[in-house]
Amino acid sequence: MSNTTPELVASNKCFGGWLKRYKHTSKATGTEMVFAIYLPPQAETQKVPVLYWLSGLTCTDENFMQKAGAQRVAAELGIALVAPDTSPRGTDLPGEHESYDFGSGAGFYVNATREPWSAHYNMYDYVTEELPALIEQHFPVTEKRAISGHSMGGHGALICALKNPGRYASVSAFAPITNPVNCPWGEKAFSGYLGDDRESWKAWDACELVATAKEKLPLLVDQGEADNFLEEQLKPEALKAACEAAGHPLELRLQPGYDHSYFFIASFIEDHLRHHGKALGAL
Ligand SMILES: N[C@@H](CCC(=O)N[C@@H](CS)C(=O)NCC(=O)O)C(=O)O
Repeated sequence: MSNTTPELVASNKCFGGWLKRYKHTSKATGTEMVFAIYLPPQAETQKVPVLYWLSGLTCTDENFMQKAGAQRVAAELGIALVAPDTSPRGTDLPGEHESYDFGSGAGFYVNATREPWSAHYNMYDYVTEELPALIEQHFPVTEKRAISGHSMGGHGALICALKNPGRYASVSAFAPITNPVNCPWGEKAFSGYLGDDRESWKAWDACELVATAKEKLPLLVDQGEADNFLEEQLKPEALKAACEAAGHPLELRLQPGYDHSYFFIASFIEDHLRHHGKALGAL
């Protein structure tokens, strides 16, 4: 299947710009994929840089656009926002729809190597290569990119940036799964998508990747201290230790009282947008 021209599914005017949903046929996943793009008002007359947002478990392209409240500041700064889905859809692989943390809604932004997942679960290629190429071909955007995300998507944002020096001007994350090779969500996903060889998992783990990162892109991470998943799944202290050992710049902000929800994201998204805006030269 080849990458097709995106087809408009929905359109809403928002803060002077446009929030649009498109579907297209993806080469990476071999399925139809839906993504959302917010084009700020500046995109009417000039090309704008893009912040990619990777969502967490159970999400589609819609959660971030509906709940984070990012459009007002994106419109002020002149940044486009792009939110892909979190997995291929429309397939029916064994067990694909049985749990919230594996299969549909839980692609983990890796390229699966284990069958039957390897035919479709190539979300890493999709979000780092295919989707940006499609966006840059069909929309009024520059090749300046930033990346952020939440939880599983925070892990995704960190690994996409760490594995691709020069591709992103900046990276940030909310409550990321920092060390998937050492937590139940990551162990389940990686054994399913990548198989039993735990060595091969390390190529998809932010704590492992900072040790060898060629570019020391500063990591901005917000983490709620009242997040139910903090100790078992997210482990910000593991990222802190890995960054300290590697001399990798990390701004880890522990936010008292905040949980794992989009109320937490909405509370700090402005700081992240301004952080990315500065790096993208959008201010
Ligand atoms: N459903 C799971 C948790 C799933 C979850 O918290 N998902 C986060 C990302 S990891 C999310 O963004 N959910 C969708 C939403 O809040 O809109 C549970 O109840 O334990």
